[in-house]
Parts: sequence; C-alpha cells; structure tokens
Amino acid sequence: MGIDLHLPLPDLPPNMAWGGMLEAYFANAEALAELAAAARSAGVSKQTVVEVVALLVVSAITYYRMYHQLPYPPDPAREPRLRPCPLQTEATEDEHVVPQGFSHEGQPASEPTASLPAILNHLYATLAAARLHAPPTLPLPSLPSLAMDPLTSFPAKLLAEMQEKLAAVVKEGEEAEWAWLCLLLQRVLHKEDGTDGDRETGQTSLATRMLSAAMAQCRPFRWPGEGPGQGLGEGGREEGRERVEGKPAQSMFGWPIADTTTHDDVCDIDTEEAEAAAEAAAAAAAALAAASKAVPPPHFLSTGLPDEVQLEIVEYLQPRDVLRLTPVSRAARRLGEGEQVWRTKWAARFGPIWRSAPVQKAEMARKARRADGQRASATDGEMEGGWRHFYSVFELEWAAWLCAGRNREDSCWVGLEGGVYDLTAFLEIHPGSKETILVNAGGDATAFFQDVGHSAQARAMMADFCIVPPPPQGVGHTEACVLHSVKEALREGRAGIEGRKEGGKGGGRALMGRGGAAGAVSTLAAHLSEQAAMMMRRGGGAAVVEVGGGGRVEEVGQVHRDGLLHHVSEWLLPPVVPGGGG
Ligand code: HEM
Repeated sequence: MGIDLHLPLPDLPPNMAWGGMLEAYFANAEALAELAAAARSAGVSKQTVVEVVALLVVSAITYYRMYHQLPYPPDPAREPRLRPCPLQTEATEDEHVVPQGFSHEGQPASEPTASLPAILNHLYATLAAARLHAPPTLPLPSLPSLAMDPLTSFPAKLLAEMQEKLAAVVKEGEEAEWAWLCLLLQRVLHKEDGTDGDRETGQTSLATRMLSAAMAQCRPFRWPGEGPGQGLGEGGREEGRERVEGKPAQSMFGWPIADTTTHDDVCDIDTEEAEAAAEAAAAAAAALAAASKAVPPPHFLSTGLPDEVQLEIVEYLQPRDVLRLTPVSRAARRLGEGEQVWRTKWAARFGPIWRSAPVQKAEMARKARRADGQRASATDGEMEGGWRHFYSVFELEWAAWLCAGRNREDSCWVGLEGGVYDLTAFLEIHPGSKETILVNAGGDATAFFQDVGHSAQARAMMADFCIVPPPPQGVGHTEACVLHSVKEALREGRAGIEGRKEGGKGGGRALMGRGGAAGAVSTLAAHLSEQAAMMMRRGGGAAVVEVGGGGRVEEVGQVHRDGLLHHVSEWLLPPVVPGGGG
C-alpha cells in the first residue's frame, strides 16, 4: 500500500510551525492507522517511520533557519516572535512558556490536521524554498521528487541520490551533514533490526558500507560557534580545502567551504568518479569492519547532532512518541527523559489548566491552610521523581485534586474527559437525576459519564457548566493513563501478569491482556513486546514487566539490553494475588 503524495502544495507561510503539524499528525488516530498499514506493507516499522519523520522535521528546521538566516543556536534577539500556542489562550504573553517552534505569530490558531503526505509535502516545499533562496555557495541536497511514495519509493530514490552524495562525502571526507541524512536512509533500509542487507549471507548493502566509511571519516557534526576546534572547519580533515583569507572557513553547516565552491560543485557529481569513490569507500568500510567486528550501527540521536536540535525533535513529539523513542539508544533515553522536555510538555499541555482561575483559587486556598498551621507534608513543595513523573501524576490526578470535597448540593464539581464542570446549578434539572451526579462528583467521573452514553444534545449542554476546559482533541495521554487502565483491568481480573521467556541473555516478561482486556492493556503489552522483540533481535536483553514478591506488583518497567530500567511508578499498580493477577 502506498501513500499518495500527489497533493496540491500548500502555500508555505514563512513561519510554519512544524511542531504543531507533527503533533496533529501523531494525534490523528486515522493517520496513525494509515501509517501503520503502509509501514507494515512496506516492511518498515512504525518506530522507524516515527524516527524518519522526526529527522525530516530536523531537516526542515535546519533549512527553515537557513532560509531565514537565523543563527544556530537560536539567538533570542533575532528569533521570530512566538505567538502563544493554541493551548494557552488565557494567560498573558509574559506568562507563557511556549514550546520552541510550537507555533509562530501570524499562524491560524487551529492547526490543520496533517497527514504524513501533507507533512512530507510541507517539508519538501520548505526544502525547495530553501534551495531557491539559498546563497549559491550553500551545498543543499537536491530534492527527491514530490510525487512519490514516502515509504517505498522514498528509500529507493533517496538511496540513488545518497549514493551519489556519499561518493562526494567520501571523496571530500567532510560532510557530516550528508552522513546523518544518510542515517535516515539507513534507518529505513534497516527495517528495524539493526542489520542491513542480506541476513543469510551477512552481506551488508552498499549504502551501509558507504555510510560506515563516511561516518568513520567524519567527525561529529557541530554547529558553528560551538567552540574552537569543534566545527568541521577547525582542525578537521581539511586536505584539499583552502581557507580563504578574511572569509569564514565554514558553511552554515559547519563544514569548511572555500568561497569558490558552488552549489553545482557539490551537487553535480561525475558518475564515474562517484562510482570509483563508492568502490573505494566500500573497500575502506570492509577494512574498517574487519578491523573492528563490533561496530555498532549508528543510532538516531547519537549522530553528533547538536543537543538543541535533538531536544527540538523530542519536544515536538507527543508524549507517547517520546516514550517510544527513548528505548532506541542511550542518547535517546537521556534526551527523552530529560527534565526540560517534560517541563515543556507539561507547560504546553497543562499550563492553561494550572493557570485557570479555579485551579489557582484552589492552590491559594491550599496555601492559606498551610499558613494556618496545617502540617506540611514531607514532600510539600518538592518535585519528586522529576518532570516526567510529575507530568504523569498531574495528568492522572489534577481533576480529582481540584474537585476534592465538592460533592455537595451547594458545591458540585465533576471531572469529565479532561475538563472540570461545576454542576451545582444543573443538579436539580439533570435528566439523569441529582443523586447520580452527586455520588460521582468530587472527582473524575469520566468512566461513568461515558458508560451512560450521553447524547450529542447532552454534550452540547456541557459547555455551559465548564470551568476548566478539556484540552483540544488530540493531546495524547501518557503511560500514566494507560497504566491507570491497566490497574483497573488487573483489579477486575481482565488482565494478568504472565512470564514470557524470550531468547537472548535475559529472560523477559510482558504484561499480557487476557480475554476482553482493556484496550490499554493490550496497547501496553503490544508496546512492551514490540520493544522486547526488537531488543532480542538486537542481540539479547529483555523487556521486563517485573512482578515483585509477596503477591504485590513491586514495579513495572522495561529493562533494556543496556541495563537501564525504564521505570513506571509503583503506586500506579494495585496488589495482585500471587501467581499473577486474574
Ligand atoms: C455537564 C454535565 C452533564 C450534562 C450536560 C448531562 C446531561 C444529561 C442529559 C441531557 C441526559 C438525558 C439523556 C441524554 O440526552 O443523553 C442525561 C442523562 C443521564 N446522565 Fe447526565 N449530564 C451530565 C453529567 C452527568 C454525570 C457527571 C453523570 C454521572 C456520573 C450523569 C449521569 C446521567 C445518567 C445516569 C443519565 C440517565 C441516562 C438514562 O436514563 O439513560 N450525567 N444527562
């Protein structure tokens, strides 16, 4: 199955917000399903596609910045003014913590729902614009055709192009940029198992061999201005390149560039020469591989991209996609669990809720009680477990916290589908009775409310009572919500913990749904076993959901080959009977 890319190219506002598009894309269940199907039929994993899209976004950011001649790292004085992101409509501008690139001035408040083809179209259009306006000395990649299938023809076409480029890379031995663009290609070609080429014969593909050679020759990519000796132009492999007096020796990308180099010099390569160089590269790669058998495949996010760029990628992604990316490598984990990422995500998702009047009032009341001499708890005012943990807890608990105690006739608040409603005035006239609401008030009543199956008319009435609006559709849930459902499913015996031995060094266990288990359970189980399978294929290790002694689930987490425990908070899980729930 292919994805039709014959879409009309949209007008590209210069201040396109990639993050918003990507957010919308990943939040779009239909697009995800389409992506999954396309990925399956093309033999590419969803994970890979996520990475590819993320990398494409980085390229877009890169070219966007070049196009507007914005410095990197960003210089606040020269940044385009950020407009409050659509999620933060109430607070004043000063109060906003706007995620980088989330939204720019002049953009419509509501992001269009983007599909993968639309995103690619935007990206390509940006690249095209960048090419048109770039100074001729800037060696930009030539573009893949716009009318192609991103999941099938993309790798093939890009491969052809990349082979050409790689030949130049190897020849010049400098252009790390290409090397990481090729990583993108390599990830796609790799399918998902970290091997390449023909597994039977152990032959690696030309692309990989060339890439290895290029990577071996390239020093990590750095943006200019990161410090002496770090850019490629400083003390790197500079043979064949001349520093021009009085001119910067680096291009914006940080590789050395003589001012006689033209775009054509870089992009139009003599095919014969390229083939010869490719062969040389292959030979070099073979020698390299023979010298060191255990050359790990280069990984996404460990390619020497500047930290800020990597951070930008993960900040754009939905929480669940960040969680999906973290097991890819140590670097990805370090990033994906970073404080700043979750802080930003929290601010974008819950900032408006936190600043909403009811929450502020409740918070002030709580503080006043403290001032009245109520004993503060040991953890009061501290953030335990970091921002990621806090994000999960907040997501799960804030409505209950806000509504606590308000289950009376004179004050009746209910949490529903991510918003909070004051139903005090509605109690008497509620068609489903006052009592039904009262027994469910004072906390989150979403489950019951949805069970009842309220009509569209009923839903239309809700806005009148809303005091804290629910987030816009598509703002995803984190693992905390998934685990909340898991907890319920375990408690009700709809799911259990089962041991599952996998190959490799360590055994593995996964949380398995049982007949009729909640969707959340199977989602988590599928995710975990996907991870497990991936780890196994990469040479041992295990994805683990651990069951502690004494009939209690002590912890649930993923243990990876690198020995890192991806921990999920204990308190989310209920006691289970010995032997594993049910
Ligand atoms: C803003 C909040 C709410 C509004 C505007 C609302 C409105 C309505 C309306 C119009 C009906 C009539 C049936 C229909 O049109 O679907 C109804 C029925 C009902 N509602 Fe609500 N409701 C709200 C919240 C709740 C909550 C929080 C609960 C309980 C947790 C609840 C429980 C029920 C029940 C049990 C019925 C009766 C269903 C039946 O007889 O089939 N409602 N509600």
